[in-house]
Amino acid sequence: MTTTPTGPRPPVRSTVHGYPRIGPRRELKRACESYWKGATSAHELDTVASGLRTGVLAQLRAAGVDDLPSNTFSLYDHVLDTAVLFDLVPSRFASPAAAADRDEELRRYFAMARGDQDAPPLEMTKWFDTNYHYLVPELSPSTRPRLVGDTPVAEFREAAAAGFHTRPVLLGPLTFLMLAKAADDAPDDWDPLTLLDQLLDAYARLLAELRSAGATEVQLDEPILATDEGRAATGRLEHAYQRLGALTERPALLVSTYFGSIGAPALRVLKESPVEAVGLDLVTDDEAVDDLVQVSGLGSTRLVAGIVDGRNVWRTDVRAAAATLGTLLALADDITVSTSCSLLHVPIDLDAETALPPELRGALAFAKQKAEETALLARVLSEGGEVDDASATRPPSFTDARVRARLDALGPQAERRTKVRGLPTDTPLTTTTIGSFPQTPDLRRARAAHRRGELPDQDYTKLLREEIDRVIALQEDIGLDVLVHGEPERNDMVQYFAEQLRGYATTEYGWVQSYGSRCVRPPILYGDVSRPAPMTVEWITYAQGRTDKPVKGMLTGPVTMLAWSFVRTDQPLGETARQVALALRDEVADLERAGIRHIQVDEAALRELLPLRREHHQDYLDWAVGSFRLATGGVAPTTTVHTHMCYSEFGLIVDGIEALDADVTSVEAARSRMELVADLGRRGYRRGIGPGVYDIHSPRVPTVEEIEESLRLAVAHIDPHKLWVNPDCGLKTRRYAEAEQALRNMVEAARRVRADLAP
Ligand SMILES: CN1c2c(nc(N)[nH]c2=O)NC[C@@H]1CNc1ccc(C(=O)N[C@@H](CCC(=O)N[C@@H](CCC(=O)N[C@@H](CCC(=O)O)C(=O)O)C(=O)O)C(=O)O)cc1
Ligand SMILES: N[C@@H](CCS)C(=O)O
Ligand SMILES: [Zn+2]
Repeated sequence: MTTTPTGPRPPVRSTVHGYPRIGPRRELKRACESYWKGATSAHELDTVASGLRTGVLAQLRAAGVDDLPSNTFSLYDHVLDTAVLFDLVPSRFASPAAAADRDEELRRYFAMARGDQDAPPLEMTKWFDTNYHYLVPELSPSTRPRLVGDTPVAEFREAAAAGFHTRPVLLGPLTFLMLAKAADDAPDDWDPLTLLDQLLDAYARLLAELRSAGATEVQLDEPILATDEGRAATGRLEHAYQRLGALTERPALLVSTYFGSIGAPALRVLKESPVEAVGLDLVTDDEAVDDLVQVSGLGSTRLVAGIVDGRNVWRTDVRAAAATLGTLLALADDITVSTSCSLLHVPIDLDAETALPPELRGALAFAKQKAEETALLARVLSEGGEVDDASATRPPSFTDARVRARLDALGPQAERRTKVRGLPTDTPLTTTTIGSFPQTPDLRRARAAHRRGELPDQDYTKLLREEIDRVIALQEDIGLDVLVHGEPERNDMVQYFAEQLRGYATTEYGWVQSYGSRCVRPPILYGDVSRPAPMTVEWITYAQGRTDKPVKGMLTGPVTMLAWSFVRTDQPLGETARQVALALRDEVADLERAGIRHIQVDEAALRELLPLRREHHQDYLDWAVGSFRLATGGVAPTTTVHTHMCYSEFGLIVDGIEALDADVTSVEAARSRMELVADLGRRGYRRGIGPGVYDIHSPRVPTVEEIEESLRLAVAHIDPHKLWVNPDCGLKTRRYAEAEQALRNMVEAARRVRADLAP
């Protein structure tokens, strides 16, 4: 039992930084996809969106949250929304009739997100170290930021009309500019931050408009301050918030930071600036409290204390959290209890999960429950009193002595391949794909029916085999060199494995937005992990039996299994990764025994999980690389190990990638126009590399000529015998018509470039 302090101070209030946008049954996904197909109107889409926004506010109020955020919704992505709000639209999307009507406005908005036949979309990349993706604004010296939209004001008014006084949430100007990139036509050394003053003018106008609409407080999100680059930008930070703080016509300002501590220098700048409140993440690392002590507390600047984990699904230990908050009462005159970041990254409601084991369920909290936790903590802090021991419920302890003993018995040689082939291949520009082929509505429907027990096992298996037949025949017809089975049996590349591993639980409705309308259901890794039976061998060997060409076995690597799951916090991530790696090592051995000669272990999230600060990189890379090598280190020299990563900014981890000992690495490169290939060439990269030659996230089919151009760029930097030709990720989100034509164009482009190579 703990007694928390009370005193003559403002009552402690509660809030959250943001909430999931997709709706409890992924209503946003269905509404967008139906609009894109032309099946519903702009009005219908806007009506669904409006209902979702009001629903969130009602849910937060019902949870007891005091201060409600607005403008946390987006039809696709909030960074894109910010760019559109300030007229930062690249000229290829502008149209003479821009914004003539809502359809035209939406056409342009979604073209920026998804591309259309005339224009490739904005580059998409990871939002900090999360599995959410944002669209990268393109800016140049001729860009003129100006306020042209009114969404934050309109959503504030919409909420007010529904009876909710809200705090509009905006992406902060520093984070926006630091996440943007220089457009292709900008000079090489041009920095988007050059636009800071012009952008601040536009923010000033927006703040004035929000003030006159009745907003009393606005939240400006500056998560960039948790990165090395952001922490180093104290001069710009000071400039920005001195300027915004000095405005006379403005609401109170809350500068919110998350995804890690921001360091004492940045905190001091914020404390000394004229902003009214600062939000700090007290969960991700333990340094925020030290920072507060170093700056001698926040004094009269209100502390928005992010004590409820916004990124994991474990229940808050309310007793411990109340004790931490109790110590913070000495460091700020006024405190609001909050989440460590927006709740965008967790599923909406645990109440929907009736099939989880009760002892696990009791240890979990999703967005709604986390909102309730902030309200509870605020009450405890304000009113004092005792916190029930039950609130400290921990996940069930699930250890497996056999797994631990096997790991202890493995020597260091288990992690080192005796011979890395590194290639070169016999054929220059070997063509392949990343693994998945389109997940057709028929497949998804059949899987849903099978899950409900309405489709017998043998019928489901027959259907999957027919799909594999089709995928193999198609690849042979297209003329690809190294084939895949197409992953038709997988609902998701992480969930599929989690469903078969001990120590993992999966949810029924625990959807989280990944990008746009695409969602994932991160499984929950709560105990020691082991593999009761082979997971993929049946499908891969079936596929290999249908062709004389090599078929790649396809697995998801340990880092990615962790990155895209909610993971236990009672042991270091590296230890958990080794358990997953051991299970995968067994699967790799089974695939080899079954005669599979190419094995791909996807580490799509290796870069994503890289800590935001350099001082933590090496520790991370040590365990991340070690776990990959543990998974793959047992293969014979004749087996080709592939890996795949869905990003292109890998300058910071290129040594780590080499250390994986994979023979071939495929990476995303299309949206960043092969920038990384030149970089690898300069670095003398030794292994096989498959820079994605077209962007699978867009429905747009690339022409032979543009792929050819990319390949010619690539062969100028990389030995063609080490160059693999592939799309930049799996094809699961595409329709067959798009995928087939794109692959035919890719193979033709490779043929043309090969033909021109010196003999
Ligand atoms: C490669 N990427 C991935 C990331 N994270 C992952 N966990 N997985 C990834 O693959 N992060 C980085 C990128 C992000 N990319 C993507 C790409 C594609 C998706 C995606 O397509 N998501 C699907 C949902 C996938 C899924 O789990 N499908 C299940 C359930 C299907 C379903 O909705 N069933 C319906 C009923 C079906 C019917 O009757 O029609 C239902 O349950 O209601 C399955 O196939 O079984 C999406 O639709 O958003 C995500 C991230
Ligand atoms: N093998 C997976 C990797 C996606 S990152 C796929 O092709 O979908
Ligand atoms: Zn990928």
